[in-house]
Parts: sequence; structure tokens; C-alpha cells
Amino acid sequence: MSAPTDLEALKKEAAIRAVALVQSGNRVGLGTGSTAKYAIEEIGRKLAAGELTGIVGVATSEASEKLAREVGIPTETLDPRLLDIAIDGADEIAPNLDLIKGLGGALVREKMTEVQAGRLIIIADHTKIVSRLGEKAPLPIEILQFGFLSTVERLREILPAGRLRHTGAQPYVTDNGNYIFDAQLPAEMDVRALERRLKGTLGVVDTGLFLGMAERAFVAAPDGVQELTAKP
Ligand SMILES: O=C[C@H](O)[C@H](O)[C@H](O)COP(=O)(O)O
Repeated sequence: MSAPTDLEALKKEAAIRAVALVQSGNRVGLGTGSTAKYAIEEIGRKLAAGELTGIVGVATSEASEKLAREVGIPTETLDPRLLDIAIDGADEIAPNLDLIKGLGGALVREKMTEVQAGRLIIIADHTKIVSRLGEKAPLPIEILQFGFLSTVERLREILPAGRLRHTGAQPYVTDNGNYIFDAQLPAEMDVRALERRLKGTLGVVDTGLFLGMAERAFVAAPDGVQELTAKP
């Protein structure tokens, strides 16, 4: 059988590798997006086949919650208990496994869920690898609807190139009822200092910077799946 070359097949391959780390009885953070979808489906398949038992999923979006139900994964909402593992996609993966996430709009629930996971495993195709965050993707920043024009003005003082995300003519609304400001990151940027500054900005709920959170990433390319680990 020849190696898969289309992106969907690659995403699925990465997802299957990550789900192999899930053990029976695990509480599992279920990511969001077109790659995480394959992981949810694979967990559902393994449950149906009896290859996994006793899994509880904690979904990071309404869409993932719905998919989990469809494939037979019992779910619970996030509570203070730790999760054994979380599996999710990413929009950009830096060499140290710092991430940009949230182009699918799920960044806040993802961050809240995945910070409680003993292991965060990222799955992606090779197009998500970058040498620095912001190389290809904007940084999504979730902001309150209330006073959003004021928040956008404050954000533009920090990151001048950015715009409010829209769906057609209307601002895009997250599962939490908030808006998203998508900002271009300049080439020279201390992302840790940026994260602190953004989180201290009035009206900001959270950002799509996932720094020091991922334990490993399965990145699928036409010549195979590469396993990347975060260097200490
Ligand atoms: O909000 C969306 C999430 O952060 C996704 O994990 C991210 O956008 C990657 O999605 P996809 O696998 O569809 O490229």
C-alpha cells in the first residue's frame, strides 16, 4: 500500500497514532477541528470494537460534543478533576511545540480543558510546522462582545495588524458568545511576554497561544508520521 498524500489521509494517520496512547478508563480531552475529528472517530471505533472501555470524554466545543455523542463516547463537562490525556489539532507548531490554536474558534474551551490534562498530544499534517509562531497563521484572541470596539483598539496598540473575525457580514461568535480578533504577529516577538500582556488587556478572555503545554506531536507527511517531543 502506498503512503497517503492527501491531507485528510495524513490527518487521520496522525490521529490514529495519538489515540494509540489512550488507555481504558482514561478521561480524555476531545479537541476541536478537522484533525481532532479523526481522533474522536477513532476513540469511538475502538470503544465499539471493545479495544477501549470506560472512556470519558470532555469536549472542547459544541461540535466535538455532538460528534462524541454520535460515535458513542460518554462525555462529561469540565470539572476540577484532571484528565489523563487530551488530543487536539493546532494551527501552527513551533520547534519547541509552542502552538497557535483557535482558527476553528475553540481556543478558550481547549485551553481550559487541556491545561488540566496530564498529557497534551497534538495531531497535524506537515503544513502546520513553522519555524516561529505567526509565520503563517494569525493569532486568535477571544474578546468579550461588550465594549468590543474598545478592546480592539487596546489590542491594536499591541498588535496593529489584525481584524475582527467575521462570518459573512456578521462578527463570528464563539461557543462562549464572544468575538475573536485575529492578529498578525511580527517576526521578532517574545511570545511569553506577549501572552502576559494580552491576558492583562481589559476585554480579552484568552489567546490562542498554547505555550509549554504540548507533550508531543504526531505530524503526518507523505513519507510517514513524525513524532516530535517538547524539549525540556
Ligand atoms: O479552534 C480550533 C482549534 O484550535 C483547532 O485545533 C485548530 O484550529 C486546528 O484545526 P484543524 O485541525 O482543522 O486544522
